[in-house]
Amino acid sequence: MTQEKWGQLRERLLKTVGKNNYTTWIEPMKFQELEDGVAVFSVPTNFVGNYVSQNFADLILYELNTSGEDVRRLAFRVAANSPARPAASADEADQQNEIDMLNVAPVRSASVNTPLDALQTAPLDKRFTFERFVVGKPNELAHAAARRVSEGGPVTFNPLVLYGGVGLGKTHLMHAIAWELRERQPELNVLYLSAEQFMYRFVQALRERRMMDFKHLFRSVDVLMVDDVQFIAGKDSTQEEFFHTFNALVDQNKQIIISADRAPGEIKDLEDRVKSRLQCGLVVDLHPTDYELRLGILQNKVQQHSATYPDLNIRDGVLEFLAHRISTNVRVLEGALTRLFAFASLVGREIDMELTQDCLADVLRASERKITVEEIQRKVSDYFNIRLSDIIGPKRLRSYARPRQIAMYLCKQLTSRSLPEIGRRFGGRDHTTVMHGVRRIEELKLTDGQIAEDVEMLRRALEA
Ligand SMILES: Nc1ncnc2c1ncn2[C@@H]1O[C@H](COP(=O)(O)OP(=O)(O)OP(=O)(O)O)[C@@H](O)[C@H]1O
Repeated sequence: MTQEKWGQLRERLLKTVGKNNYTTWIEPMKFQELEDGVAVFSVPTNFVGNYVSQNFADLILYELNTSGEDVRRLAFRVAANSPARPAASADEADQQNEIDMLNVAPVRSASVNTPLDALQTAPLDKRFTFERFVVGKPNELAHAAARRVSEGGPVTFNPLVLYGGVGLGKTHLMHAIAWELRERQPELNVLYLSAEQFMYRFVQALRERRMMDFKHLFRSVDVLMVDDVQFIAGKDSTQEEFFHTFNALVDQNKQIIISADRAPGEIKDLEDRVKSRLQCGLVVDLHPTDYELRLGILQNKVQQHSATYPDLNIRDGVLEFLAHRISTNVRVLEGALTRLFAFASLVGREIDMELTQDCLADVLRASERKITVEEIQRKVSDYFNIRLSDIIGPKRLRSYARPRQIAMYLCKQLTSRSLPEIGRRFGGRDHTTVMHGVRRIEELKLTDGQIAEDVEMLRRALEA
């Protein structure tokens, strides 16, 4: 296997395990060699090797094998230059490496036949608790629903579906529910996994003719949580199995919690019967963050950082500035703050406006970009292959009117322009026409999958 191929596989792993797990566990692994079916990786510490082996080895083996490599086992070597293991000389380092590898291979390796129930240990992030989740208007309903489910009382809504854009706290809330349930009712069998892991387990069970084990495992849980369910869209047999698992658990009155990056009705290639099952329970939306929530999150994170950097002072106005300037995605906000603290501690300065602007110049520039009405009109006309003048002009043909309404809708969503202003830029139309257009698209998004997808694609293209 080449380094390049490992690079591609890592990209795939990033999607499966999520950014946090990826940065902590997968990124530090360096591929070294593949020999006799054993893929050898160097890792900075024993701990990383053990953790990866216990939690991600199956997944890595699966990715390697499905990409055409014949790998039966993974082995981990502690890197010679790792600070945790200083070596006096190169020889000694080599020797140490070899010993490490030979000693630990049987423990840290995972065969392709890992028992299916190994899944019970799918890792939960220690930081993703309710205590650390900041509640504001955009997420209060999702938070309240998550809290209710985490009390473990009688199942009142099944499933609970949490949906929303990237980095808005879906995974955080799911982990928080799992932690809380473990605390309150340790006897409950709570299973959290991503939809991709579900698929992988299913494929593995099929391949090894262990479907009975698979069904037994998934039907014996008390609470099932599946993250990023949109992943199974278009994967027919996985959807089918998911559907049966889902029904079996609902019949037994077991709680199911699902997350998705959009409303179930808007997930393309998700079977209608799965969509309708998901819509049977409580579907709640995590809205993009607003200024107050971003500020709250920043204040909360500052408290956490202060434990690591007790001497760092942060000047008034800096957090407000960041909450104004940085995008709705909490992950970006967190990353900015982490960088700020690390930088300030390195240079031994307090965190003031100047340092913030220096240190976060790239992040601030990226979030500076404002989407304009003209840009939206241009993108929409390109997308529907019509002329810009047809979007703005008076023609009422459906083939122009619908794209025009979509463009108006996007202007309302993505710019701060008022309805009369938008109307003016669409050939001097009245604000009631714009309002009608926006409402029409809102309705159609719920009933017409194609329109929902067109709008979503355009939104992504514009925000990219
Ligand atoms: N309300 C909040 N309070 C505190 N931290 C938050 C909040 N919302 C999100 N975060 C943090 O933002 C980061 C991203 O959140 P999370 O991984 O839950 O997002 P997600 O919605 O699952 O996104 P993705 O679809 O990309 O997986 C996490 O570190 C999480 O702790």
